[in-house]
Amino acid sequence: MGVTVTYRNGHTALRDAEFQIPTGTITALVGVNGSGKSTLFKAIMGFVRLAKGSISILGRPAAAALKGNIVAYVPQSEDVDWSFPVLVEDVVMMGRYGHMNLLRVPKAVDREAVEAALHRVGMGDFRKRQIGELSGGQKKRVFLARALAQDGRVILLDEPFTGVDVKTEEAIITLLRSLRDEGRVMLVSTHNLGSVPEFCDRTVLLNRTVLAHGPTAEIFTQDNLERTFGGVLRHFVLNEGEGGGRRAVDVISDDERPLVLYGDGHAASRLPGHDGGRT
Ligand SMILES: Nc1ncnc2c1ncn2[C@@H]1O[C@H](COP(=O)(O)OP(=O)(O)OP(=O)(O)O)[C@@H](O)[C@H]1O
Repeated sequence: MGVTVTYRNGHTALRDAEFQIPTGTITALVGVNGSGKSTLFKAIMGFVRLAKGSISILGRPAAAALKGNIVAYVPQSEDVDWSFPVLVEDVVMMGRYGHMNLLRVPKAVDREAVEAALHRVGMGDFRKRQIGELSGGQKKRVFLARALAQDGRVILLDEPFTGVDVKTEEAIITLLRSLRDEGRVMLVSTHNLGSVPEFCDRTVLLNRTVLAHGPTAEIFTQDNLERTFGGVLRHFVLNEGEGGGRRAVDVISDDERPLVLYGDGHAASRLPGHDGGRT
């Protein structure tokens, strides 16, 4: 049985949502605003009650996995109180809390983990800055560092690319790939459709339930995306190339980073003629 979440106001944000993710993979969670992506993360983290169903993480019930500190969560920026006066290094140290005793006195191993995590995301020089004084992309990187310091086997990222520039996005993707190579599992919600085939092995399409899930190459089809987004996606057709060598490509876009579909309906992450794939 899948997972159902009903909020206190009676709104059922997820109904019978069900999917599995293999270890050592990155899975995209894709859906329109309000389709239940954040609710799904909150359900996995135990922040909202399940009306029905259950969640299992690496073979353990979610509550046991969370207690075992194996799940790291990078929330959406909107869910964080940035006015809270706390230093960058303290935010990253929070990732170590689950490894400490009740008094939460950091040991050398905790300080080393924080240092390594800050360096891995390129934020070593910002450790003494107030978190509220950072740019959007820098804040994201600090929260990624918190997840790295936690050393979670499963990492949930709620819209890590929103409001970040192309360079930071690429840096985050590179980091996620290296975490995948270490055998970790990642679930990433994103509106950047164009980058999904580039780095996500698998995709879950959501609209208040799971519409489709599986390898991105199979799931990311025009039919499935249209079913997921309905009329919300901008959809236009380009002609590629000059003279006789013209080839029609469909471009469907949920945001600034479009997804390109060739005539046979398969996805390509790069827009033809635009090396970086961004328009
Ligand atoms: N605390 C809450 N109480 C009642 N309804 C809520 C609550 N949080 C979210 N919802 C509703 O549940 C639905 C799913 O919201 P959710 O935040 O999970 O969507 P999302 O897919 O993450 O959207 P976005 O892409 O905008 O971040 C929405 O209709 C939302 O209004």
